Amino acid sequence: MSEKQTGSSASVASAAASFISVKNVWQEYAGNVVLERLNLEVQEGEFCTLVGASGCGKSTFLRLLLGQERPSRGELLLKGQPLPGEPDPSRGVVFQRYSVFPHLSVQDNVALGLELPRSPLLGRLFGGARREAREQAAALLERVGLGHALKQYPSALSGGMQQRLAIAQALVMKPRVLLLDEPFGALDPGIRKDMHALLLELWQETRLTVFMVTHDLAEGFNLGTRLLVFDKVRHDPQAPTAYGARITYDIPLNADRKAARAALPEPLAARLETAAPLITPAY
Ligand SMILES: Nc1ncnc2c1ncn2[C@@H]1O[C@H](COP(=O)(O)OP(=O)(O)OP(=O)(O)O)[C@@H](O)[C@H]1O
Repeated sequence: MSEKQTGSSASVASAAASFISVKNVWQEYAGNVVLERLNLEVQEGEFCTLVGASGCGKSTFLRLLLGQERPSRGELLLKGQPLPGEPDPSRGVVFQRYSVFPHLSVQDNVALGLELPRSPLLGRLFGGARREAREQAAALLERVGLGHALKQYPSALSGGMQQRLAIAQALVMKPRVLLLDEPFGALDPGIRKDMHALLLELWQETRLTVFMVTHDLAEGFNLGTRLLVFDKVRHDPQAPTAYGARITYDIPLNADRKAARAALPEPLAARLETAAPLITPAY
């Protein structure tokens, strides 16, 4: 077999083994090249932290993974298939500034995620189905340390509690990929530490693949199994928008944690339904 053939069959094999493949992805808005030549293979269960200068396109990359936007060039594959063109239950998302439904209780905010897809017109289930959705929501909220706040309304929650609610909302659909955009950026350091513990626990007991944008390099190193650095390598002072950011460093991290997690077979669904809180909330 020629060298070329070997290389090509190796790349086919690696694409087949990857959970998410990013292939020569570019994103540009009216001549403003934001991302260029992104190539990435991610295995299921990896925890990728994304860092880079402000405005270099990290959130744009998350939107591409979410399916909110299509790349200008290149493709994103989920298990070898083109990523669904719109957000769907395979991907959950948590933003820094979280928008909950203020008129719904904590429990209903999470139950809604189960009710909407099954009753898109009314957004409500009835009878046993509704009870079941609310029970599942309560179990998950218990799990993220909000079991005591089911009946509260979002305006009564602290920032950390709101992010717990955001995480529960993202997880209720049992997504396979969790996208986090600066989720703890607005929280005090002590609360951030609690949230790190919660996130690592949830990740360790699930098969979730995580992509998390952070401005805090220490957070990126601490949480991830892989740190992706976005940066522009080409600059033209005459044409500042001509070139976009690439992934300039791809650093493996926390190999022991990754191995420990891989050894845990139990999936998220089974654990969440036990409703056993693993951490004590700091409120
Ligand atoms: N829909 C859009 N239309 C036009 N330009 C956009 C759009 N979305 C993003 N951009 C531009 O893309 C660039 C990258 O934005 P993005 O928010 O992805 O960066 P970021 O790295 O996440 O920044 P930060 O760290 O400050 O949140 C910015 O210059 C932004 O103005």
